[in-house]
Amino acid sequence: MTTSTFVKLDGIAKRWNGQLGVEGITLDIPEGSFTALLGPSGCGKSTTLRLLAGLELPDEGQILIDGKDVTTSAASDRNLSMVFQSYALFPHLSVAENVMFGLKVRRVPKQERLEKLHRALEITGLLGYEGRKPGELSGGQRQRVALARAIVAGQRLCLMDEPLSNLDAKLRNAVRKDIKKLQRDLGITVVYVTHDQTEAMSMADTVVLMKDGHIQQVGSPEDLYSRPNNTFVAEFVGAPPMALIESTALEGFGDDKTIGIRAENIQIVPAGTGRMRCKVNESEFLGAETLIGLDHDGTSGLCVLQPGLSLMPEGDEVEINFDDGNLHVFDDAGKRLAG
Ligand SMILES: Nc1ncnc2c1ncn2[C@@H]1O[C@H](COP(=O)(O)OP(=O)(O)OP(=O)(O)O)[C@@H](O)[C@H]1O
Repeated sequence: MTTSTFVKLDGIAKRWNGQLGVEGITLDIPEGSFTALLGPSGCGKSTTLRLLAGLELPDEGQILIDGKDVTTSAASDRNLSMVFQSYALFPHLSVAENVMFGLKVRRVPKQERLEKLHRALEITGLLGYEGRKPGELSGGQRQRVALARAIVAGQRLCLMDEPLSNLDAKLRNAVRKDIKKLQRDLGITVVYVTHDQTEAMSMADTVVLMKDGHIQQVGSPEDLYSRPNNTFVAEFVGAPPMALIESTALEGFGDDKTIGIRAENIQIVPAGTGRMRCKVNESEFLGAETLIGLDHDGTSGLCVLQPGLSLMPEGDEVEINFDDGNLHVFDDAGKRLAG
C-alpha cells in the first residue's frame, strides 16, 4: 500500500433547505487503501459517499480525486465505480450482459470485453454462471455480479454503499472476505459505507466514525478501539461496547468525569477484595466465553467476560476489580483526557 493521497475531501458541507447533511468533512484517503465510513443511521455516511461520487454537489469545500479537482464534475467524469446495497442489476439481462454493460456503452471492442468478463468472473467465482439471469442467483451471487461489474470498469477508486446488508450473516461473512481480498489483489482504493462496526473493523485500514453529520474520529480499527476520542466512539466501537462509569462511583477521579473500561479488563474477584460490588443483570453464553452483565449505580454497560459456559443467576452479587492503567478518562463533555 502506498501512502500518497488519492482522494481528498476538504471542508465539505451539504445542507438541504438549511437542514444539515454533513459539515466540516476533511479526509485524506491514501491510494490502495480501504476506508470505512461508519456510524449510526442518519449520521451522513451515504451523503459523504454520494458527494464523492458526484451524485450530490457540496455547498462548501473541495473534492480532489487523483490530484484533480472534481468538486463540481459529473459522476461520469470522476473515474470511479460504485457497488450498492440493491445490486442495481438489470433483471432481464444475463450475468455476462450485466457485467459487460458499461463496457458496451463505452464501445469497448468485443474481444476485450470478453477477456475482461472472463477475468472478473474468475476473480468473483462466477465462471459457469454467465447465462443466468439475476433472478436465478442467490443474494451473495448477485452481489458478486455487482462486484464483477465494478471490476471490469477497471477504475482505481470503488465506492461501496452497504453492499452486504441484503445478505444473511453467513454469506455476509464470506462476501466480506471476497471484497477485502479483491481490494488487496487489485490494489484499488475502496471507500465503504456501513453502520456495522464489525464489518468496518474487520475490513478497513482506516475507519471514519461519524455522528450527526460530523466526523468523530479517523484512525485504524485498533486506534478507535484502544484510544477512543470521546464517549460516543467508546460506546460505538467494540462488542460488547466500552462500559462508562461516572467518576463519583470511583475513588480518586473527582466528580465531573466519565471513566471507560472494557469487559476484557474487568475481573470478578473474591468478596472483600474488589473495587465495586455489582449485581448480575444477565448472562449470555457466546460460545468460547460467557458475557455477564452487571448493575451498579452510576454505570452503564458494565460487563465482564468469563471463559466457557459460566452462566450466573440474575441478582447474584459479585465484586469486580480493574487496573487504573486500563481505564479511559473523559471530561464532562465526553472528550478523552488521559492516555
Ligand atoms: N435528499 C435529501 N434531502 C434532505 N435531507 C437529506 C437528503 N439526503 C440525506 N438527508 C439528511 O441528511 C442526513 C444524513 O443522511 P445520510 O443518508 O447521509 O445518513 P446515513 O448515515 O447514510 O444513514 P443510513 O445509514 O440510514 O443510510 C440525515 O439527517 C438525512 O435525513
